[in-house]
Amino acid sequence: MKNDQKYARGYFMPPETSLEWTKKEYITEPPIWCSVDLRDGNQALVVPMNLEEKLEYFQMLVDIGFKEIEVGFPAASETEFTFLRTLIEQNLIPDDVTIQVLTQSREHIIRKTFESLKGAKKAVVHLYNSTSVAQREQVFRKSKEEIIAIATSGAELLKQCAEETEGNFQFQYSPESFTGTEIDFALDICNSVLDVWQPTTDNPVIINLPATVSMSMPHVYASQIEYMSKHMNYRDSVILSLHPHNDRGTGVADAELAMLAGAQRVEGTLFGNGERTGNVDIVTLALNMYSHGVDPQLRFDNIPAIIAVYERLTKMKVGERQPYGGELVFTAFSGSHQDAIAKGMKWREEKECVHWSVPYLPIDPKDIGREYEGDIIRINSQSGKGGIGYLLQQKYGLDLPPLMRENFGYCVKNVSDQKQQELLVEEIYDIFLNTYVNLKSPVEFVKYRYTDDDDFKTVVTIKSDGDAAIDISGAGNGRLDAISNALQAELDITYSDLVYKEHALERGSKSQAVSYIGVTAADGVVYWGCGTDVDIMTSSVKALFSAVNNLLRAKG
Ligand SMILES: CC(=O)SCCNC(=O)CCNC(=O)[C@H](O)C(C)(C)COP(=O)(O)OP(=O)(O)OC[C@H]1O[C@@H](n2cnc3c(N)ncnc32)[C@H](O)[C@@H]1OP(=O)(O)O
Ligand SMILES: CC(C)C(=O)C(=O)O
Ligand SMILES: [Mg+2]
Repeated sequence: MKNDQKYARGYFMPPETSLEWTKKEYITEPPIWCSVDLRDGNQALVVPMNLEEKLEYFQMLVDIGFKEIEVGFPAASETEFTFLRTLIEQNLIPDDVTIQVLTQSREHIIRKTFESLKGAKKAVVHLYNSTSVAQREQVFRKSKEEIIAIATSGAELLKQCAEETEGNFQFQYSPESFTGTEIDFALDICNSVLDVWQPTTDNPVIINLPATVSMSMPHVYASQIEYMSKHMNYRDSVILSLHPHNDRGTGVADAELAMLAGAQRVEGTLFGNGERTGNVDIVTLALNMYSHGVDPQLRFDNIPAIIAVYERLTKMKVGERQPYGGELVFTAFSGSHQDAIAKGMKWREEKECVHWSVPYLPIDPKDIGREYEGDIIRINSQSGKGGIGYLLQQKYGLDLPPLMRENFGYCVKNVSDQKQQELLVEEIYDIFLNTYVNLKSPVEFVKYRYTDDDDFKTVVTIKSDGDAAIDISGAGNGRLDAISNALQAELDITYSDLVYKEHALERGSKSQAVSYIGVTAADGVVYWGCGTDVDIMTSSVKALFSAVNNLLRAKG
């Protein structure tokens, strides 16, 4: 794809950048968060939210902990206007939450905006006009001076309307399309607006520098923010805000670097809904901080519930790979990852770790309302013994000997491979039961008794497929050995190296004992069986019969 004629970089690197901020390692405190879901997110929906939907979404944002919420563009539509009136008239805005409204720098739109704000205790009024080269030339066809005049005339009118309207208003200005604007022109226009508003430290102005369309790598945007922060007039009385979009897939990186470079506030949306590729995703930003031990001061402790409301109201989908929220982002299918996670979880339990360091899981899924079971380890043909064993242990309390885990791992993997589908833990359990547990064919254990306890002489009643029950007897150096010897003699088989393990069931019926037995056939292959019974010895005998049955089946 030859493109050097068609495309060129459209952003403006500032004349100076210290890159000092690159030495900061992480973000040590959260910015002022402003949700723009109900405005930028809403304006990007196929069908914008209706009044009831906006009210419910607003409540969710409040519950998450947003203290600044851009509730809409009141001059845009009747719904937007009525929504704002409803919030105000029904007193639905908590005292510690400030609503924000967006307006173009056009007289009738500004007046309508203030009309919608009547009775609001406080609000941010957000004025914008576009400043990039492309917008000035193609859309507005105006000189730089004329573009500044659009901004300052709007700023004047905001001041006047605020004086005429009862309420406590804070002003915000955005040079829309900032990233395609010559940096010194962006500075000029912001300073001109600030000259009109005359901010003070008690009454600061928000200057919001949007990556309306993201055009550069993140360090360039951050350098632009650093430059603006250093050279802006009234800096102590300005809250420097970011509004990244995600056109290059770097919205989060843009915001993080720009915060390091001096920004104090971030506008974004849940799961990054917004125009085109979306606004920056606040969930990711906040939980990235959380994963560094910093409290983001937003509550995402029940992400599944938030997703359910989000998807219902926006009719958008949270993708499976969406950071933190996606259905599969804590899931390992692959064997080595599962093995490491299972071992990490065990380590954590054994060492009673406070610090989270489980491999492959950047945060504890439980912290955001995700379950371990069914979420983290899921089984398909890429899976291995570690994960499969972990699931059996977690859900059914079965702690298989390591070699049996391996045997079962291949067994499960083959089933998944043949079916070409994922296996649920219940299906895995069924495979386990059918493959190993209390097998009765070709030879069934009926009962046993000792004829001589000292010599471990035993009589066992067995029943072969289609035959009547018979008694067989044997002796050995232990009870199980005696039974095993009787069986080998009767069935004319030999095996050695009995691997044996038993435990009480950790889940479900705790009165059950579980035994696992592996027998090594003459050709070196190990055959496994499992027995369950209220009596521990009987569970061992059943395990032995199961292992022997597997050997007999394999030998035809
Ligand atoms: C990057 C962003 O997300 S910005 C926010 C964008 N959001 C929205 O636009 C959603 C809500 N918007 C609307 O409902 C409508 O656009 C309205 C009600 C605001 C305005 O509607 P209309 O006046 O009918 O149409 P429209 O938006 O096309 O107006 C374009 C005119 O406004 C001018 N204009 C656009 N933005 C601005 C601005 N911020 N300040 C001043 N003038 C502007 C254009 O240059 C154009 O001028 P022209 O009439 O001289 O050609
Ligand atoms: C209105 C402005 C801030 C905006 O949404 C953008 O530039 O993306
Ligand atoms: Mg935007």
